[in-house]
Amino acid sequence: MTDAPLLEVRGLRAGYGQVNVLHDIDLSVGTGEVVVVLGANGAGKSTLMSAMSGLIPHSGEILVDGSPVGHPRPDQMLARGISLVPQGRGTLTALDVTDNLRVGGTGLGSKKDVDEEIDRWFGIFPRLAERADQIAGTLSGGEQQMLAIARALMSRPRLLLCDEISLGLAPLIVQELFGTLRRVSAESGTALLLVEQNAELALDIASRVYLLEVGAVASSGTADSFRENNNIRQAYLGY
Ligand SMILES: Nc1ncnc2c1ncn2[C@@H]1O[C@H](COP(=O)(O)OP(=O)(O)OP(=O)(O)O)[C@@H](O)[C@H]1O
Repeated sequence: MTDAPLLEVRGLRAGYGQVNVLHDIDLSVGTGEVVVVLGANGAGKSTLMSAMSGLIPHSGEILVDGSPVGHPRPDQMLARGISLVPQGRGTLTALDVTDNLRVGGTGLGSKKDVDEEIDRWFGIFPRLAERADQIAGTLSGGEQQMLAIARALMSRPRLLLCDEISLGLAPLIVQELFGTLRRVSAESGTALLLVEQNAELALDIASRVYLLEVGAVASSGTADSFRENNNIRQAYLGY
């Protein structure tokens, strides 16, 4: 047993070419914890998710269960139980719903295990079950986001990184998605790290918050302390 956070980054820096976007980020997510990263457009939230999941190079340290993991590839982070729902719905648009889920479950082992896991997600997202044979690219935006989430969860991750899953979706669909994520997290102990513009919903489901400004952590604390902070409330919740 270790008391170390499931995922921790220390002094994380990352960017594109010569341009550094993230400046010495320190952040952690504990086992089963729900944490949100808030920040304005361009603050570096997606860059942070990409760096933590091995999609872009970084300097500084990434630790899983207290052990530095060097510069892992995304599949190596997945093997450690960390799965990403990328911004813009990470579905394989030419494959049908079932095959998308099958790809997500590649590491599970036997076909029986994969089929059982697909059935589990069809139970959680009945709308996907009704569209099991539909090509993913023809699903509605909300359905594609459900599929992207279910696909990322097919690997039974310990931590799900979600990059702005509410983007471009109707409020009712967003509420449904957040409700499902909250339930899945509570029932299976999956930790969540959510990057969100929708601060209201994110603060409802998260216990801790990091606020990113111009590529650096401007503040962090409990969701309650963020709600009680007048400046943050006005800037991010609009009241
Ligand atoms: N592939 C890229 N190449 C070069 N610069 C990039 C690339 N992706 C992002 N950037 C730049 O990095 C900075 C941070 O962008 P990022 O997408 O991480 O912000 P964000 O907080 O996720 O914003 P948003 O909420 O608008 O999605 C921005 O200035 C952006 O222009």
